[in-house]
Amino acid sequence: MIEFQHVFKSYGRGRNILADINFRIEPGEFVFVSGPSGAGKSTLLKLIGGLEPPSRGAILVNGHRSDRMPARARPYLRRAIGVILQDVHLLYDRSAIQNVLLPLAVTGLAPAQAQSRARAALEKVGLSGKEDLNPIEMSGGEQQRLAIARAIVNRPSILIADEPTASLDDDSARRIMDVFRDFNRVGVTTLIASHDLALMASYARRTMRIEAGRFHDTTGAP
Ligand SMILES: Nc1ncnc2c1ncn2[C@@H]1O[C@H](COP(=O)(O)OP(=O)(O)OP(=O)(O)O)[C@@H](O)[C@H]1O
Repeated sequence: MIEFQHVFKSYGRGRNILADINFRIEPGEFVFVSGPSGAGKSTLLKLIGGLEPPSRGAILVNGHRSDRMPARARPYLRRAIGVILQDVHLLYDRSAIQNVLLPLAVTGLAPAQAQSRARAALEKVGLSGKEDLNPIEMSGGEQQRLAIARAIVNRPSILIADEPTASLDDDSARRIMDVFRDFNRVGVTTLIASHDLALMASYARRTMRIEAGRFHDTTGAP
């Protein structure tokens, strides 16, 4: 569950990028965040992922106030939400599986368990057999899938992705979207920001559109 209550966001003393945003996303929804460049889509996802604080208002994730979470509760938020940013931030001096193992380092899992979780995450995104490749040796679509594997290895209940299909050809973009759809089918709440209206229309049932400071929430929610 994700809930925004009268959320405002500006950077520094700048204008409000988001003003008085209110919505609630139920577990298991698939939501598409759309809007022109610079409208605030990435900002919205960063607020949900706890990567940016709101300037005003309340943000609840699974019933917890994420904007007021004490430092000791932050790991809870990190595990609850898998975040895939526009720049995938992979480490190019490590293998694919080492990239996926990173988020598990703080969980205290035994090394053998961590390995098997990481392998399972790579399998889910169709990268079995590529564990030992360096990300640099992978295609753009494979790197996106690797970033998804790293985001899901902690078994989050919410996945948020910023333009995950940008710069991919149609086939690779569909393959990425199918990965998200499969997670969504097993109950993972999924939010994707994208410019690609046609692609999103065939996956998402609910669209949040941000345009010229206005917020439109079109719910065809399940
Ligand atoms: N860290 C920051 N500091 C100052 N301004 C920022 C920061 N991040 C974003 N902005 C500004 O906030 C506005 C919204 O940016 P945001 O990245 O959320 O838009 P977007 O809809 O995701 O755009 P795009 O589709 O181009 O990625 C822009 O005017 C941007 O310049």
